Amino acid sequence: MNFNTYPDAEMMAMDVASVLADDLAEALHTKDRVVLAVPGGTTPGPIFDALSAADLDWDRVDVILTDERWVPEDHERSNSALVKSRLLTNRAITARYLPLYAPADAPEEVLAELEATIIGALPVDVALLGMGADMHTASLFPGADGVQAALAADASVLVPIRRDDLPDVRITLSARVLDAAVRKHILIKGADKREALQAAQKLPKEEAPIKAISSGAEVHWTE
Ligand SMILES: O=C1O[C@H](COP(=O)(O)O)[C@@H](O)[C@H](O)[C@H]1O
Repeated sequence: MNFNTYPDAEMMAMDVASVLADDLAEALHTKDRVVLAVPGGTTPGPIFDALSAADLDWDRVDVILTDERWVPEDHERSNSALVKSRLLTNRAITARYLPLYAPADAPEEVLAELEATIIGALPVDVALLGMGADMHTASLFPGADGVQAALAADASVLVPIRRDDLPDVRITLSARVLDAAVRKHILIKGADKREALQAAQKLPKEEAPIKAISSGAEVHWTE
């Protein structure tokens, strides 16, 4: 991991958006279509605002989420809602969005069709990943049903995740898909997350799922 420290969240958002735009531009030089994977949660919104203004061939960019909550796309906890309102706007409005959600009671009912679309676009060229203080990334939560399968070397591309204390069922890209991204960026705020990311390196990935994808990543941190 390479650690980048920023004086504040605003500087981090501007710099990370610029780095992501550079990564995408480089990938667009050598490929017809490129894949950008982005997280939900509370941290990436300002980066999406800045990145959406980048001068890129957005119509050749496929945007996917690292993970999604199994709620309709107009739900306040939907990661799609965040991406659609903050990233797929401005110049980025012409990017193609490949959702991890389709209307169904449970992900298993539509998993095959969702997975087929994502497999057709892979590999991920540029991945922006969040992390919780519990060392989860995407929806790879320690102790959750499905996380062992999602961390396996031969994992499916998409894995449903459940844990009793989570308000929603989740669906996540598996660790092997995220880890295979050509460029990986981990975005964290606060001393607790910085310490958690460092502690994770000495723990098994089942206890600290971020460890499964952090090798070779650029870490972007501010207080
Ligand atoms: O649940 C989630 O949380 C993580 C971290 O989010 P944050 O609010 O601490 O920034 C995020 O990476 C993931 O995509 C999201 O579904």
